[in-house]
Amino acid sequence: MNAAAIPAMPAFLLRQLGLQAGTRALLEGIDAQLPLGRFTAIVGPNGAGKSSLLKLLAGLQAPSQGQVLLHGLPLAAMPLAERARQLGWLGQFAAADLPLSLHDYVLLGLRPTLGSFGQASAPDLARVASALQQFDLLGAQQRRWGQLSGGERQRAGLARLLVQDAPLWLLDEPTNHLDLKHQALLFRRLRAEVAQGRTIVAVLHDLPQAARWADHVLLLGEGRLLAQGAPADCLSAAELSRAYQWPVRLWPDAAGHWQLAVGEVA
Ligand SMILES: Nc1ncnc2c1ncn2[C@@H]1O[C@H](COP(=O)(O)OP(=O)(O)OP(=O)(O)O)[C@@H](O)[C@H]1O
Repeated sequence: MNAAAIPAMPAFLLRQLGLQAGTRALLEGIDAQLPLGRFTAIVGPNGAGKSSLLKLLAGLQAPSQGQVLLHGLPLAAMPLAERARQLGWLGQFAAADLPLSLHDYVLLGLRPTLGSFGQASAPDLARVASALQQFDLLGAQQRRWGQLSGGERQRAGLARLLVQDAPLWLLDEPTNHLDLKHQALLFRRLRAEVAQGRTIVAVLHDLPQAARWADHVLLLGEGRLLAQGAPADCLSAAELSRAYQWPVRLWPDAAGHWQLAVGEVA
């Protein structure tokens, strides 16, 4: 499926979304649309609420106010098994060990379709092998989780998403621990997935990467949505500097490559 052929209807619709921790508002009054079959980047400074928002989209946390609609229906009312089929989640990895090889960790991506006692078929195993290959992990597949580097764990999480094959992916800082080559391979893979109809939402810190690869951006600052839309429309110097409380400018150069200038403040 060609991404350009997909109508830009929302996958997620957020209505007056808020999240409270005690008396503190972590998110407040978020009204947003995240288009179906597109790549949305959530950007903003530390503590802006990006990961909190992603957790609300995944249903890992319930909002204190407002509503998350997925395909027009309240996420809160969706049965857990259906949520697991619809949503692929890549969070931040804890340092803890797991009693699993990398291969078996990726194989667990089949669980939403197999159930707890299902057997992986030959095509399932071929899918695992293909996902391992796509993330350059074939050589490490028999290593135990605790023996993997940060980048290998991150790529294992992405390979598991490919195996799970949920139509929507929610990724919290997916470039974490990845070297330059693996970041480039990741974004090429994400674009290929979107071209086939996958909806991707990713928290990103790198603004030029967000502007280059995402179709749609949500800019957060202090728990509020400051701007949303196409990167060229909503990542203006004024909005960015407001969000980061620091002079920031992002622009495409003559070759169309996004450049970032971070100013000094006296
Ligand atoms: N369970 C919680 N209880 C209280 N405060 C929380 C909780 N979870 C997050 N916070 C606070 O909410 C704010 C937003 O956190 P969040 O992790 O969503 O920010 P972020 O934009 O993803 O930040 P970063 O770029 O640093 O990862 C932070 O100030 C954080 O300390």
